[in-house]
Parts: sequence; C-alpha cells; structure tokens
Amino acid sequence: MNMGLRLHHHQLLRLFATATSTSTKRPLFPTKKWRPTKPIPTTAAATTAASVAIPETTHPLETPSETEGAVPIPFERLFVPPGVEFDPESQTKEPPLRVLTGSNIVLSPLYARDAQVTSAEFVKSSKRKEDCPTDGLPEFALVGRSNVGKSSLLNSIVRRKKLALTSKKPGKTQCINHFKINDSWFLVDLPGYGYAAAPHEVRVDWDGFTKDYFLNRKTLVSVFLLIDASIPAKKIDLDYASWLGKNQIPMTMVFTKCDKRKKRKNGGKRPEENVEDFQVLIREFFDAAPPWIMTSSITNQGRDEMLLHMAQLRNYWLQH
Ligand SMILES: Nc1nc2c(ncn2[C@@H]2O[C@H](COP(=O)(O)OP(=O)(O)OP(=O)(O)O)[C@@H](O)[C@H]2O)c(=O)[nH]1
Ligand SMILES: [Mg+2]
Repeated sequence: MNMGLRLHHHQLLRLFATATSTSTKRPLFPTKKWRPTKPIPTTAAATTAASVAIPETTHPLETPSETEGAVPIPFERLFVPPGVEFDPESQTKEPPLRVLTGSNIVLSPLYARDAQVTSAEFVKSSKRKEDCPTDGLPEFALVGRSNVGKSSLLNSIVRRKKLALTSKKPGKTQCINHFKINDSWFLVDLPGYGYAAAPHEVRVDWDGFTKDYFLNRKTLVSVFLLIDASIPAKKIDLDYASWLGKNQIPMTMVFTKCDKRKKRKNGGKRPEENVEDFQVLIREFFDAAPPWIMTSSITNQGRDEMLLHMAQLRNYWLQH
C-alpha cells in the first residue's frame, strides 16, 4: 500500500486518528501507513540516577555523545504512541515534540508518567502459558536469540545486577520468568530462540509455546524483540520480526550491545548502521514503522528511554 505518498497532511492525520481510536486491545500500534516528509530532531530524555523525568516539551535537549552525528528521522519512520495526536504542520514553527534518544519513539507527556522503577521482584517461573500469573497486570516480554542480552537488559532496567540470571553460554534462561515491577506491571524474561545446541524437540516446543503466548496472552502490551546491534541482521531475527508483523502483535525492536563499536570485529559496521539496515529489511512486513530503540546493558544506554516507552504504552493500555 503506497497511498500515503499521494495524501495531504490532513488526510494522513485522519488516517492516523482512525487507526489509533480502536476500542479493542489489539493492535495497540497504528497499522496504517502515513507519510509526511519533514524531519524532526532526536533529543535526549532528561534523566537522573534516581528518577526518570519526562523531558521538557518546550526546549530541545542536548543530544548525548552516543548518538552524535545521528541523522534526524523522517516523520514516516517515527513511532507515534497510540492515543497521541501528532500534527506534522505544527512542527514547522517550533519543535514541541521530542523523540527519545537513540530511537524513533515520539515521547508524549500525556501517558509517560510513573516511568521510574521503585521495586522489582521475581514472581514465578512457568513452563506453559497456562501457568503464568493471572492477576491481569500489563506485561512486556523480552524475546530474542539466545545470548542477545535479554536477562542483562532486564537487570539494567531494574538496576539490579543479578535479579535475572545471565551467562556467557547461550541457553541460560529456560522458563518464562515473570518479574513484578512497582507491584503493578510485569517484565517477562523468555528463553532465547536459535540456540543451535538445544535438542530439536526443545526448540520445536519452544516455538509452539511462544507463539501461543504471543497470540493469546491478553495482558501482553508489547513484545520486545531483542536484536544484537553489533552484528549484521540474522535471518532468524528477520523471520521473527516478519511473523510478529504478520500477526499484528505489537512489537518494539530493542537493539542490544550498542556499546560494541569495533567495526572489524563486528562484521564491518557500527551499531547505527546495523540498526538502519535492519529497518530497511523489515519495512515490507509492517504498515507503519514499529518502535525501535538502541540499548546497552554495559553503559545503560537506552534504559531510561525504555522506561518512558513502556510507561506510555502501559498507561494507554490501562485506560483503553
Ligand atoms: N558488550 C555487551 N555485552 C552484553 C550486553 N548485554 C549482554 N551482554 C553479554 O551477553 C551475554 C549473554 O547475556 P544474557 O543476558 O544472559 O543473554 P540472554 O539473551 O538472556 O541469553 P539466554 O538466556 O541464553 O537466552 C553475557 O555474557 C552478557 O554479559 C551488552 O549490552 N553489551
Ligand atoms: Mg536469559
């Protein structure tokens, strides 16, 4: 569908408004393409060690060094959170909207409250979807290849070194692990896919389970598909992105290991280039650009941005 190119801004906005005013829980993200053309700048989330502050909406903030030289993202590739009205026309006078640093995610103060973590506890390991907690709290699931850094990212987000167990050897996480945050929402650590050493039956089983979980878990707000940004795209990650896109399962692409910047060691490309390549490769699977974000569990890059992103999705989800 290429109609966006031929539409005027007010028509595009109407399209977008239709796509976001859905009363069902799914899809949470807009599914229509819209294509205005003016770029807006990416800016930093203003954060401190103790809290996650919502960046000011009237002054552009400094861009931190890790994204220096980053090019502005065109409108059509931005992720505008559900429930947010976004008028490209107003962008010409001043930049009232902010894009979270190292991502394509538009930040709206409307839903981005309660982003800081005040408590985090392990709740339960489950082997099947039926065994998962049933208290109806919103959840985000971390999925990705074995060793991509799911458990490490979870620890980074909650500022605890060993809440989720990590390992240099792939295949560390074997169950669905629910972690309750602030007594009000869950982060879910899943076993990795694509672990070649796992026995065939285990891999087939895993596939069946996760697909059932993704398709039928009512409280799942978004899948976080973790992708290693230090290496070129892998087919299995593209297959996952494609499957999630086809099934309209809300997905955020979380690029990990963005601290690894040695070109020669990492297939000749910087994390930013691998991120851009991945976007190009998955474009055909989605009507609208899915959200993406760059992270590192070593430098904690992207931690506060992840928390703001989750807050605005969660608060919207809770109200609809
Ligand atoms: N440089 C760097 N290394 C990382 C990062 N995140 C994770 N790692 C390393 O990658 C390895 C795997 O991390 P885990 O968090 O256990 O990965 P996982 O995706 O949970 O793996 P499974 O549970 O086996 O599926 C560990 O050696 C981590 O230290 C990161 O952001 N940067
Ligand atoms: Mg793990």
